[in-house]
Amino acid sequence: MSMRIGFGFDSHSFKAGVPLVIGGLEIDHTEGLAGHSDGDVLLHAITDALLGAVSAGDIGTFFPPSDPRWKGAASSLFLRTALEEIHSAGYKIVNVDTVLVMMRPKIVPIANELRERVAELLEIKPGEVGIKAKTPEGLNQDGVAVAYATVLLESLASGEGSSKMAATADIEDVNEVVESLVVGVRDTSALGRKVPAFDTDDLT
Ligand SMILES: C[C@@](CO)(OP(=O)(O)O)[C@H](O)COP(=O)(O)OP(=O)(O)OC[C@H]1O[C@@H](n2ccc(N)nc2=O)[C@H](O)[C@@H]1O
Repeated sequence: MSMRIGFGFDSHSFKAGVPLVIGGLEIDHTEGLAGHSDGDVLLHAITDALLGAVSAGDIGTFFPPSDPRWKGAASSLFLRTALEEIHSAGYKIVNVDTVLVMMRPKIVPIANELRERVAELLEIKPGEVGIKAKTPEGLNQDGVAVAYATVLLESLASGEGSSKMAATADIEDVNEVVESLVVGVRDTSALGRKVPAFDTDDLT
């Protein structure tokens, strides 16, 4: 059995007038997180951890912040894509662990709800998701939310991946594959996965 680990990080500034979305949950709070998408710092970190675990690039190479298609997008879409990448590479999740660093809101009262929602999005059990939080003491970053995530993957049992992929394939998946082939292959990761186009204009 082959195993892989992945690590992800993200940060977003708090901003008045937008909903706070963390781990796919809308949380009652005075401010939300600024971002091109819904600003879901936790799902972004987990997405990067998954992509990193199979050497498939990062969230920005798949969904550039400069691309208007992702304006206001639900981050569950990014997570779904990363999940498909790991399945295509022949892996499944063993467990995910995370740390949120933010002054407010307090995470402990909603940690179980977050765990259940993240597990649902990742198609794993709540007991396979860790949600922890830290106050950013001495970091002078009160207006910022930070998330770190690690994932452990193990290889799928023989046949598990293909049936999973067949079950979830739809016309949009097919269109994406065709589009990526037409646009051309720019890079090939260590696992042979195709990494999407990287435009240096996307650097911010
Ligand atoms: C989720 C999205 C949806 O558009 O936007 P936000 O909601 O966070 O704004 C993006 O995918 C969020 O992409 P994210 O990867 O966090 O953005 P950035 O940190 O700006 O990085 C954009 C791209 O530049 C690359 N990059 C960044 C910094 C750097 N010094 N060198 C780099 O090569 C990153 O690897 C990434 O591929």
